[in-house]
Amino acid sequence: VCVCDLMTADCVVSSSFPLFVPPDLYELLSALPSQLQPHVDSPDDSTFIHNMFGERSLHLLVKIHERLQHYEDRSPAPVLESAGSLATDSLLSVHDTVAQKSYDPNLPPLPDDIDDDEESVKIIRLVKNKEPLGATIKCDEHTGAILVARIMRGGAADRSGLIHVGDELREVNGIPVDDKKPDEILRILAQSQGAITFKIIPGIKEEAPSKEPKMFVKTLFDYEPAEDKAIPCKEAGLTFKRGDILQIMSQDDATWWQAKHDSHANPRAGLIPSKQFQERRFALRQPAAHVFQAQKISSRKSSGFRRSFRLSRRDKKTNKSMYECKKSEQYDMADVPTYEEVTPHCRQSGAKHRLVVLVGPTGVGLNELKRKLLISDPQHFSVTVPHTSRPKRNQEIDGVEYHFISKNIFETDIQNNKFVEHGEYNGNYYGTSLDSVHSVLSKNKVCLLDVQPHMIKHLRRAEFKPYVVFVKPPPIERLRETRRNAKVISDKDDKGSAKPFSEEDFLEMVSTGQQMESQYGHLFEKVIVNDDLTAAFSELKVALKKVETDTHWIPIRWTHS
Ligand SMILES: Nc1ncnc2c1ncn2[C@@H]1O[C@H](COP(=O)(O)OP(=O)(O)OP(=O)(O)O)[C@@H](O)[C@H]1O
Repeated sequence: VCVCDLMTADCVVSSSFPLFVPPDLYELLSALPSQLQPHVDSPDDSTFIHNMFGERSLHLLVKIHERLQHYEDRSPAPVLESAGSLATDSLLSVHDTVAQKSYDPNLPPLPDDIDDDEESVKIIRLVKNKEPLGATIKCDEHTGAILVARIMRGGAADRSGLIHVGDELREVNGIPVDDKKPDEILRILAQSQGAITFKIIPGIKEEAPSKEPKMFVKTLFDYEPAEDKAIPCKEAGLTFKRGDILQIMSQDDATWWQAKHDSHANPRAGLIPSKQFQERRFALRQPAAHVFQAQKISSRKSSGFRRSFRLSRRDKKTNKSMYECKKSEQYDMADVPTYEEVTPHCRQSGAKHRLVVLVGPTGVGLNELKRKLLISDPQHFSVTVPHTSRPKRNQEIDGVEYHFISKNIFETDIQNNKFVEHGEYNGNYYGTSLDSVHSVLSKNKVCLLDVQPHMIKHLRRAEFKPYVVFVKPPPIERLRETRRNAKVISDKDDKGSAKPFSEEDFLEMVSTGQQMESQYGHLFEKVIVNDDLTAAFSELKVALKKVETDTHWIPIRWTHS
């Protein structure tokens, strides 16, 4: 059983004593601040007393004193005199006296027979406030001991440095807990007011001092701990939304990592499922649903993702997909969206631009937005010139409308993976080559590319650092309103004739948009709803400007090349 300790703490004092310390002495030390409290008027004095009895050197002194009692006959030391008077004289004056003495050189050598494994207890005193302690406890299934199960990084317990994973909890406010269940202990804690004293047996291994880990991840799914049956402690869980950036604070536990939101001031970490664990249960829970979704979207390719090739948007006669469906398009375990390690990236001036990838359902307005960008700054934005194996027409110029190549060469290029995307239409090949993308980027222009969403993963590499924008349709009633005068290309050849949008076009646009977002949303860096065209365009322009000037999180693997 692993439960949460919802104890709150703001002031932490502690001391560490061997077990043979007379209980009256350390109880006296613990109790003194509260016993003196009624006689103290000013808050400053109260703080002073708390600090005084929490003073580490005083506690060390008592410990030394008790240890020295083992061999006091052999080598009495000045510290012994002072510490001996500690129980009888005024604690304050003794502490002052002792603190000013330099007794180090007079300490006798430690005896050889001292037992390093000697069990010791720690007395920890906490004063409740609203902040959770940030620790969980569990009952050891073999020994029945109550152990500290987890310390949340950055929480009150972690910051105090006094409680560690594996420490055994013996008493709470003097009540022994070794015969109690974790939830009974929780009840005792809940009923306690003000200062709470724990007696703890430190675990065998002291945790190495944790240096602030610097791993950041982008979350690729939504997570709500309250709905997670597997989490050992819901209250310690961290809620996040797909696309949030988290700092991973601990991966000590293979199943439950500790993380905090990069943008939040709260230093305390929360529990999140580890990458491995999330991948495993995602695969166990949803294989059927996922495959179904992948198929559903790929079957919709027939309704057209052809913009870059300037082909027919829809081939109702054959209802045939124009595009190759590679093995990689199908459901692939490596694609299970969990976390992606990221790092901040800012484009250096003069460096190549990031590739701008636009995705969205047919008719949503990708061409329109691209056209507006090109017109707004033709020196800055550019598009690729597609390849085709169809014969050149009279008015066409090779390298302007298309690069015209033979069927054989096209097929060889396909074999050699030279295309970002390619398809066949009316017996001719059409495609966008990787070289055509490089060609735009090497002119130091921003390359605008629209692709089918399943192609994004092939473009996610260091050389392109793609910035993926999803253009999303607005709700159907807004589509009806805004597209009243719009025309959609509806012919079956590439001459292009236009007709008004039908209700079916709108329905398809909305549902394809939803499917794309649910299946590929983790790959989108920006979502723009194309409701009012002018607003959508300026939102896109601002976002693209920021890509050039601001720092963005990018996958760390893009920086390793
Ligand atoms: N926000 C908008 N408001 C009104 N009309 C729009 C808006 N966005 C696009 N349109 C119009 O909708 C029609 C289809 O747009 P566009 O051709 O850009 O879509 P597309 O996503 O590129 O489609 P395709 O898949 O056919 O290439 C065009 O007439 C365009 O002017």
